[in-house]
Amino acid sequence: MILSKSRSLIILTRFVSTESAKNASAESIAVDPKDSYYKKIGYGVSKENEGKPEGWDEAKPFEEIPGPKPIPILGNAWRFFPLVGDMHNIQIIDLHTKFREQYGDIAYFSGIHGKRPMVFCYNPDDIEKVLRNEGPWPIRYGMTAFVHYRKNVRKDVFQDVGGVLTSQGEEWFNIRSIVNKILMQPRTAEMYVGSMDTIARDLIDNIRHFSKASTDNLMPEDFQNELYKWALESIGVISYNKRFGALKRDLSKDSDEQKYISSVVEMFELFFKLEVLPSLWPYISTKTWRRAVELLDFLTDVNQRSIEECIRAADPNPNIPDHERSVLERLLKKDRKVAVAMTTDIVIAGVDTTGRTMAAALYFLAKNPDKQKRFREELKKHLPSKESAVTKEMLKDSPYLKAVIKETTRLAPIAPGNMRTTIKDLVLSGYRIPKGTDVVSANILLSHDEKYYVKPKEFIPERWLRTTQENYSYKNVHPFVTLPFGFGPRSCIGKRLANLELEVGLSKIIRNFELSWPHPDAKFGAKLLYGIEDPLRYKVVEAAD
Ligand code: HEM
Repeated sequence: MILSKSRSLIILTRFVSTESAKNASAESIAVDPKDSYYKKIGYGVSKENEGKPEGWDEAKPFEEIPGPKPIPILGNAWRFFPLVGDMHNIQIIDLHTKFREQYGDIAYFSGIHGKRPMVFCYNPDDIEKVLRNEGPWPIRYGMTAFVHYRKNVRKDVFQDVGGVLTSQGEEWFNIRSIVNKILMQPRTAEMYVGSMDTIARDLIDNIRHFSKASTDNLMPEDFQNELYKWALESIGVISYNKRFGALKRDLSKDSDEQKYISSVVEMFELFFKLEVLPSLWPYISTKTWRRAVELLDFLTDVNQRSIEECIRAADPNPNIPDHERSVLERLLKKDRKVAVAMTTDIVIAGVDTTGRTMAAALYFLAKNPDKQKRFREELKKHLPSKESAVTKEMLKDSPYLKAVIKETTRLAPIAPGNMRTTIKDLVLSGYRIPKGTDVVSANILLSHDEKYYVKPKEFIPERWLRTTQENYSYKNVHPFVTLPFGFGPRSCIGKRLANLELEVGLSKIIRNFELSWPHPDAKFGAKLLYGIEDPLRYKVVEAAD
């Protein structure tokens, strides 16, 4: 069924595609995943009942999974059209809420031209089953526009090597094995504590400046941008051993640093349009696609320059231990192509994500003065003065700090859910799911559901403390409900670094300042990444010494 649909798609693609070069080679991406991809992972080749999972025979057929019915020609794309569509301008979370209410624990969504059909999953047992059966090379299909850019548009730079974000199968595994050894070691994160502390001090200076400059001690309208600058500065040091200087107060709008941040943020928004919403980019060069290429070109060029600078500045002394070198230098020793693709991935993935999570953590603390006070009390034990430096020993002994971050990522995970392509047949919620199916989980919905958490909408870091015994304890919750960094061998490779940045940054801010939120509740939402959508006008005053 899927294969025959794909053939008609190939014909349609060839017929429609008239653009060339940067644009029309999008054709390959529209065709390849549907056809050779399914063959490669063996879709449709398994023999009847061979290795079938338990309950397969009794399970209902895949075709019976409920979901919105596509209409001829327009499929389900019309639902996103203005005036007629019931999902026009819909946010991802509202879409999932609607589906869950309408169809239950599982729903099937198909009929968007150029996009593969998906099964949406709202049951933690099903999520667990998918993730535990993902194999050693988990497939997280997507970011096809990014893949296409790397493989076709800028082949000159990436030379057919993607980073872990966009590659699959053995290629992904080979890169990830190299990068894991560098990014996932606790020692790697620890060696950056000092530089993260220095960068957080610059952020503190800026917050103090903004607070003094405002009669109400309010942060400026674009304070989110300040947090992005902090995130870029942090990830720049880790990746390239380089201070971008993004936190300089006189940073111009036209500076490479500011343009870099704006490009990353805009790029995620465009990817939502290209990847999630119906889009013609695989067939013709759309305005959104052209803009994405422009942004990606800029990001690629800045990264290229940073890489060259880092190589020139690297100390050739062979006696310098590995753990004192930047991630790029260490990667370069293993494989130059991987180094180029991966540092680009890291810097792109490291700005919006950590910046938004920091914004949410500060918001929840501002809204919950009792939690903020408890947190500050823990901090004062380790940081006797506002200037005291954060140390790795302190971080190991700060359970409330860790709990604040966990609770923040439960309530405001930047990724509302996760995705895997199944590599074997499974039974989910009583339906047969053939291997090769894209299954999307919506963990954010489950994380906000009182079926799983007591007072789910409230910010209660105590849930994550080992000492919390009663109903609130995380120990009572299904472990696949909340997965802010994903799961398994394909989980977030920046998890340790992101946590380190947040731990150091939050410690410094809350040790120095008292935050409050003198406004109505902030609005949260997601295009591709979830977070606060209102201006971050925290009120910030000096904390007592
Ligand atoms: C609070 C901040 C962050 C959150 C919540 C987050 C979350 C995630 C999630 C949910 C995934 C998908 C995992 C899966 O499929 O199981 C992911 C993947 C990834 N993240 Fe993060 N991330 C964060 C920060 C970062 C940072 C700072 C970096 C850069 C070092 C980074 C780099 C990546 C990369 C490269 C992948 C793809 C991994 C792969 O496919 O092998 N992330 N992240």
